[in-house]
Amino acid sequence: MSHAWGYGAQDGPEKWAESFPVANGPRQSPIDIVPTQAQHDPSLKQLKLKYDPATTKGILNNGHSFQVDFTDDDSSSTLVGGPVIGIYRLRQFHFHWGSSDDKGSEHTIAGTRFPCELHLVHWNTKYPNFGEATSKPDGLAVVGVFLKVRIFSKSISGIAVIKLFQMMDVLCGFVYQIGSANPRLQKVLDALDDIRSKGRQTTFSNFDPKTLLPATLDFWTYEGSLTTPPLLESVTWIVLKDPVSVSPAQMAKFRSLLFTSEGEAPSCMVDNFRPPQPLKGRKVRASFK
Ligand SMILES: NS(=O)(=O)c1ccc(C(=O)N2CCCN(Cc3ccccc3)CC2)cc1
Ligand SMILES: [Zn+2]
Repeated sequence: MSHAWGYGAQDGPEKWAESFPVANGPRQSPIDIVPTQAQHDPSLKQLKLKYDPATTKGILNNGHSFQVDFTDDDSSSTLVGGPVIGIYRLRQFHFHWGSSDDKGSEHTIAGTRFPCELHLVHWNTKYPNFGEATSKPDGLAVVGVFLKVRIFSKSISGIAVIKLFQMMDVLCGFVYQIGSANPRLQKVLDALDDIRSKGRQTTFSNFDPKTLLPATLDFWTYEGSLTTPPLLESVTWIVLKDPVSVSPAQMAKFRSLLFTSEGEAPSCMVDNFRPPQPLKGRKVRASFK
């Protein structure tokens, strides 16, 4: 297989080891996080994320996901603290998602899969640039955030309604599902109309990724890798415990993207996630009790 890789039967995660042997390495990602087996580490520092919206550079469909890129020629947008030493600069964020709400995340929690997972990619400023950092064992720090579809089943089969329908000799209750759209996500999703195909990019500015994060930054952390080729074992993973919400309609927006370029037979961008990989003796630490 040339270095062309994807998520299909012919070029997907089960085939990546043919071109990227590190796929079978000792610190591959993602993993299944088992909370009862994670060890609380009181020496972990508070995670400090400082993002300047002015560093937002643009939004791109890269054929595997879409990413929002940030200028990283100074330390305006950084991650410090948590499990890392030093200053890591924000490079980009992107997502992984499923074709249905029962899958899509890369990390799982005791086997539970989420419909989507956000990755905020940062690189260690002890190295000259992102490309250099991607090949170093402490080169990258990626914050993972689960997105969870929250459905409110609003039953209006209250007593009053039952009485009413009984009176009308018709008893029923409407259960309708409204998903709680995440307004902070909407600006990103609204830009997807302009980058439907692989290679498309468009302007995207003044966005604060902090608005995509949950209220508390409790996290699990472990030493891992990029979850896409070249699968380099250079990532300190910081996976947040609390998910953020996404609506069914917003999930449909993710699924409206294409893996393919204009002019190619269209292939929906869905199921762009790598399944959990063997832990191989690694310890997962928790920042919380
Ligand atoms: N899912 S994730 O683990 O969070 C993730 C993080 C970063 C990227 C990313 O920006 N990449 C992938 C690999 C690195 N390349 C550069 C490169 C460096 C050395 C040899 C080839 C390509 C840039 C594109 C992708 C996925
Ligand atoms: Zn990712």
